[in-house]
Order: sequence, then structure tokens, then C-alpha cells
Amino acid sequence: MTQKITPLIAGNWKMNGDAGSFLEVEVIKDHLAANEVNAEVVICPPATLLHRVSVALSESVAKTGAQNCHSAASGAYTGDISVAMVTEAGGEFVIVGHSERRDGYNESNEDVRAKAIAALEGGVVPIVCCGESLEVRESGKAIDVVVEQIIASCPDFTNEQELVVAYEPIWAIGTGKTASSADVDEMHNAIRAALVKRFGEQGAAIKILYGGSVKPANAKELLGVENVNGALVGGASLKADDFWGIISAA
Ligand SMILES: O=C(CO)COP(=O)(O)O
Repeated sequence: MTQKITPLIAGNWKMNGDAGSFLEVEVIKDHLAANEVNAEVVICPPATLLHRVSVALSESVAKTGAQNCHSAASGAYTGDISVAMVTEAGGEFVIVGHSERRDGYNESNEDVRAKAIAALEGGVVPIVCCGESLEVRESGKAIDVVVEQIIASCPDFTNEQELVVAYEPIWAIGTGKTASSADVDEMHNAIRAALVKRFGEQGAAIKILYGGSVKPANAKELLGVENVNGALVGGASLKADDFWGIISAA
């Protein structure tokens, strides 16, 4: 069932970053130019910086993405951005269904699925996020809840399209706590099995990223777990040296 998948290391800057962040982007770009890496690299800055970061990385193997999009093509959606706007700004990926949006903006699995469909139709790779709260983890239902969430949030896609999944236990985000390798192994295997059941061969090739306090110090161990095909990195993606430490652990 397992096949060789090039890992994806994606940085989610969240609501962080300013003009000074370009120095960090330049450092990553230099590292990528000078070294061979065994990973696809994506930076997801805030929407206001997406175009500038895309331009800064235009000569680099690193790609960019947005942190969210609307499911509609255009219209009266104050404050939102469409997939076409992401593309125009140079973005090739979009994070959808991050727990900070599910919790903070009441985004449902249906909302996330609609955004992922819009992304796929617009030629952008959706990174569909899932993850359980501490309460759910302690209740022993984490696997059931996450599998249900991811299957309900992922739309069908063609062989020409790509869809990425990210498992981010909410209690590990920004807390310095990471799931144990055994828990990550169990969860990623369950997600893989569910994706294969739902999508067949396509499901075996979907990248499943782990996110939640990934740092240079724990990256090698986490990325070495079966069915962990990369990382979705928050805080550590803001500092080039830390982000590079994770990229080079892949
Ligand atoms: O939410 C995350 C990435 O999307 C993880 O954030 P941290 O790496 O800061 O825990």
C-alpha cells in the first residue's frame, strides 16, 4: 500500500509577517538554490504578502499558497479572496479547513469541501486540514472523529488534479506539544486507509502532512513515521533557519 511520495513541507505564516519577512524568504531561497532537497517546499504568507512572496520565489523551486479562499468565483463577500485571486497572486496551493478557521469562523466540513472544490477547479492544490481537540483525544475517539472529518471535507478529484491532507491535532498547535510518533503513526495509517477506501489508488498517493509544533528538533522523527508525507509548519516557518532545519530533515 505504501508508495514513494515526495514529502511536502509547507509553512503557514498565519497572521504574521511583514516587510522584514522577505529577508527570511531570501535565506530559504538561497538554501534551496545551494542544496539538493528531498521535498517540495511551499510558503503560505498572509494574502497581502502572497504576490510579493511569489515574486521573490519566482526563480526558486519553492512555491506559494494562500491560507484560505472563498468557494465562490466572485461576488459580495467582503474580506474574502477567490481562488482566481490566489492564482493571480502566484499561489499554487491553498490551505482549507484549518482548525483556526473551523473554530474561529464556524467553517463546517461542507464549507471546507466547497472551498476545496473551488480550488481544484481553479487549478490550485487544496491542503485540506483536519484534527481533533484535546477533549476528543482524551475521550478516545480521535481516530473516528478525524477520519469522519477528512472524508466529509475532501471532494472527489481527477488524476490531473492534486489534493493534500494535513492532520493537525488542535492541542499540538502552537503549544510546543507534539503527538507521539506512535499516535501520529496510528492516525496517519487510519487516514491513509480511509483515503484508499474512498479514492482507491488516488488515495494511496495523497500526501498526508503532520502539523502541530513541528520544529527542527522533532522533524526527523515525525517525518520518518510511515504515511507522514510532509509537514504543515506554523511558528517554525517564520524563521528561515528553523524552516530550513525542517526542510532539510525531509
Ligand atoms: O497550525 C499549524 C500549521 O498550520 C501548526 O502551527 P505550529 O507549528 O505553530 O504549532
